[in-house]
Amino acid sequence: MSSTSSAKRAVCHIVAMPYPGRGHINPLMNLSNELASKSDNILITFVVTEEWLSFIGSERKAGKIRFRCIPNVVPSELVRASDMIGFLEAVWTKMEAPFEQLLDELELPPTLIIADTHLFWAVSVGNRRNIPVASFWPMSTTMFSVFHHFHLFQEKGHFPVDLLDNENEQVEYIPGVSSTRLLDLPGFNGGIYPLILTQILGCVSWAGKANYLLLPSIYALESQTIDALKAELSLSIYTVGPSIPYLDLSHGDKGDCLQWLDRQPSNSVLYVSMGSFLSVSNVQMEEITAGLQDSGVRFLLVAREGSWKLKHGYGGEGLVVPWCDQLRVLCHPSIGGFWSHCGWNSVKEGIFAGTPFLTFPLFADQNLNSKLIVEDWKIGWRIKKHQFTTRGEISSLVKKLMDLESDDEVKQMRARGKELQKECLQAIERHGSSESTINSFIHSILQFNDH
Ligand SMILES: O=c1ccn([C@@H]2O[C@H](COP(=O)(O)OP(=O)(O)O[C@H]3O[C@H](CO)[C@@H](O)[C@H](O)[C@H]3O)[C@@H](O)[C@H]2O)c(=O)[nH]1
Repeated sequence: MSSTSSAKRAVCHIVAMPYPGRGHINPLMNLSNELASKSDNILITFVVTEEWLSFIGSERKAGKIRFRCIPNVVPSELVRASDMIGFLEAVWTKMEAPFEQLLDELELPPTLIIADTHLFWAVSVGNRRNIPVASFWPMSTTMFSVFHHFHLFQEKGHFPVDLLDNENEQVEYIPGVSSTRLLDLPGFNGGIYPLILTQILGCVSWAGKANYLLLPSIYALESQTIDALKAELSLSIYTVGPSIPYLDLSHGDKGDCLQWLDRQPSNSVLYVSMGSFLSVSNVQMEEITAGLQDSGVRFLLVAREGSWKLKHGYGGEGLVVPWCDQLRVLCHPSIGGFWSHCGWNSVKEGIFAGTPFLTFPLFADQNLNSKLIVEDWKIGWRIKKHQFTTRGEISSLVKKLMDLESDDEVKQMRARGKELQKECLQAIERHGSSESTINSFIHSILQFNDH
């Protein structure tokens, strides 16, 4: 979209409101950067809590994005994982009022709200104020579709269900979604999801009252699911992904991680990450680090303090760091595999980098993402098959994945990873599926703005 062709239009002022979490803020910021860089007529006010502003305030962003913050009305990010239910309750009940107050105080009235689907109240704020709302769903479209069709589980006698008796039961009736084990669906496999399921289903249903649904996916990855949803929902759906920071790949200093990777042979390092805020138990972490060491494979492990015994900068075959620039790391030629907890952003980043996966899902949508990786796209293996994974299982799978001379199964998996990478790159090229979709979304909101 040319910026000059739209130069005489009124400014479209987007207020972007992410859910307060890394896996949600990152993709909405990445999308905001793309929107702002594509049209001179777009100004974006990106709203976060004071605490999140202190984390991301200095990160690179397009010139036409500015931060505004609301007070810290939700528990701190530093303790979020210890009480997810309390955190979610605060997100659902305490953020709306300060958000409305912020809208009242803006010098330029908003012409569009883009809000994370989990902030269901933002749709009603927009509807009350006559401001169009784009609901931003930060996970896979498959996950959205599962929630959207949740009533089918009840109708088919699959919910509620005792998973012990139905371990291998498959679900084949979600439109556009391939056959899926009940075990891989959130809400079915324990954890906190059953407790918050009703509320999440409510959020998904509120999205239907927005003007737009934005999916940070890539059409080629979930085409049947996306087509099926488009056929059912009346709101405008835009597949705008991957919404990862590929525009930033050449920016910033090379930190310790990248310099260490420069010294490793090509395709030799396994990158291991469990996401941005959850940790595994100490016992499991000990088993993971022992398995990695036993494998003899080079690894780069992201682990926060306390839950692991290796020291920062461990040396030998491994490097342990508390945080890294993940997409740049994944795209480094020394990386040959990705052990991932399967957060949706990590999944897309791994695909963008063309790395094969070892999947280690922890909660929420992650089992379903692992299923997409292993069964649908066939670009990885499940490393976590039961509640606890032993060092022996870890070491042998890691060795097998990282052996470049290994059997045809691994070679084929690597080749499929490269094919998906190509599809992902094509989507973001000029006239690619995502690039064109973002352009039509911009066209639509600018037109709306002019009327
Ligand atoms: O050392 C690190 C580790 C992570 N990241 C980034 O942090 C983000 C993490 O996002 P994601 O991979 O999606 O993981 P979570 O933070 O765990 O994401 C939450 O949000 C996602 C989107 O809703 C869900 O899919 C996940 O299940 C949920 O845990 C990604 O952009 C990573 O690049 C880094 O930059 N450096």
